[in-house]
Amino acid sequence: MSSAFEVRGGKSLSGEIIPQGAKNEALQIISAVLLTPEKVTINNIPDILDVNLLIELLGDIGVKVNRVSRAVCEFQADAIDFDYMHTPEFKKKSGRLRGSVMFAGPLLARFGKAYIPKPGGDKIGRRRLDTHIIGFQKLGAEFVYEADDNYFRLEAPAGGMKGTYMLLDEPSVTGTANIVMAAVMAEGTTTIYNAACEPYLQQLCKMMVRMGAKIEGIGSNLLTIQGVEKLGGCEHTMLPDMIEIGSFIGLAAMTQSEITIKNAGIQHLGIIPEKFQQLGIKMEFRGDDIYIPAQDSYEIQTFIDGSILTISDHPWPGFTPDLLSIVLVVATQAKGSVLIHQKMFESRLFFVDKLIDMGAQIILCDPHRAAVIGLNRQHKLKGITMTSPDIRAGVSLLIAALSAEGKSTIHNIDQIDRGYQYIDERLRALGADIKRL
Ligand SMILES: CC(=O)N[C@H]1[C@@H](OP(=O)(O)OP(=O)(O)OC[C@H]2O[C@@H](n3ccc(=O)[nH]c3=O)[C@H](O)[C@@H]2O)O[C@H](CO)[C@@H](O)[C@@H]1O
Ligand SMILES: C=C(OP(=O)(O)O)C(=O)O
Repeated sequence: MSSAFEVRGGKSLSGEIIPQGAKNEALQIISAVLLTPEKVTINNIPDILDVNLLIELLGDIGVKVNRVSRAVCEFQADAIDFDYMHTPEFKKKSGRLRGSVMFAGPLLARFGKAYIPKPGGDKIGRRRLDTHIIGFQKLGAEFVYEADDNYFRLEAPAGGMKGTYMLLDEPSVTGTANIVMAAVMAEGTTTIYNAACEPYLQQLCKMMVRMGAKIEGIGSNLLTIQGVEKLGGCEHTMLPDMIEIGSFIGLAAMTQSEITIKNAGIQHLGIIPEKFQQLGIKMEFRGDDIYIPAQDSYEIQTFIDGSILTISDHPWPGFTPDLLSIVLVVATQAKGSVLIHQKMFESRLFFVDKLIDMGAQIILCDPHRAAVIGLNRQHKLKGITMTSPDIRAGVSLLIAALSAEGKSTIHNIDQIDRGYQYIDERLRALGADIKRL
């Protein structure tokens, strides 16, 4: 696997791009195949490192996997090898991504036991699992935490888990997915308040309803689940990846490119287009496509009273933290100023150092807040050599490099490949000068 991109920036791009299936949805949906011994067919699977690794892990624990094509896969979880889950190989492999944590809910529901090795994913600050574990406990499960290797063992009570009321301490995305999957086969009624309700979760709940689950309140922060005895097979198609779509909107603006994002699933994007419009980026919705014209300049709006705009993250239907790094990089060439406030994660803004090296005007106020003073294209960013610290910072640096004068080299691009399918090929198709080293 190669580990760097070489980019010669400053070129405008043009053309059409089709978003991949959603990564974070895929991680939930692929975990949910463990809920039934019957066949589950999944379409629009993104061909990316994290998802491929999760599919491989399912195969390792005994699930029958038939990859019909890169985008379609059939699963049948009729036998599970629990012993394998204690092996160092399993612990190591599942520690390479975040999604593996979501095997626990369905395994607890169906088999009454589960193990969670320390999950991987981006190193963007503390990422605790308390919400997951407390939710399982409320359903009656007991857990042992082995601090030495950060490993949770979970066990359902004799007679199985029982539905209950719970108020989550925060609307954790993977936590809610895990708890809902654990509750669909618990006895009686489970009510989850302060549930996360991202489109990923709405899709997961709808899939489980097709499998026979009884879930009300989908799309809200109050889910009511009537336990059923078992779930059956189904077919599921992933939505377009809203984070990729936001990344492409940012890319178009920053590189003065005319881009059409095809089949964007606009009704599922929530507040995302509006946040980019607040940066002054023009876009048109044409059917389900988003057309972004080439723009010489885009001007950041102020609040109604004239004060400086703040863009911050918030659980859905607020603005996703996964697009703040993109908004930040796009703001560096806008006209005007904006305060970026990353509330959820503690170490997601440190990559601004590299943008400052490239010539951007940013003041990192503290680990959560960065003030960006847009250059309005008066000064171009300059290409440099840099390393991608996490998936979204990686793509932000890639966007910066594509807009910059001269050559940039981005190392550690596994971070980008984790979540963006064939990104170099797809960017080359739009006219970008990008090479995988
Ligand atoms: C595989 C996957 O789906 N990953 C996503 C998932 O991660 P993940 O499910 O791991 O993230 P969580 O929703 O659990 O929370 C992320 C962080 O935000 C903090 N927090 C969360 C909620 C809140 O109201 N306040 C708050 O401060 C948590 O303490 C935690 O540190 O959701 C994150 C938040 O949208 C996204 O960045 C990740 O891309
Ligand atoms: C933080 C992210 O991913 P993960 O939770 O898999 O680290 C992300 O998708 O932006």
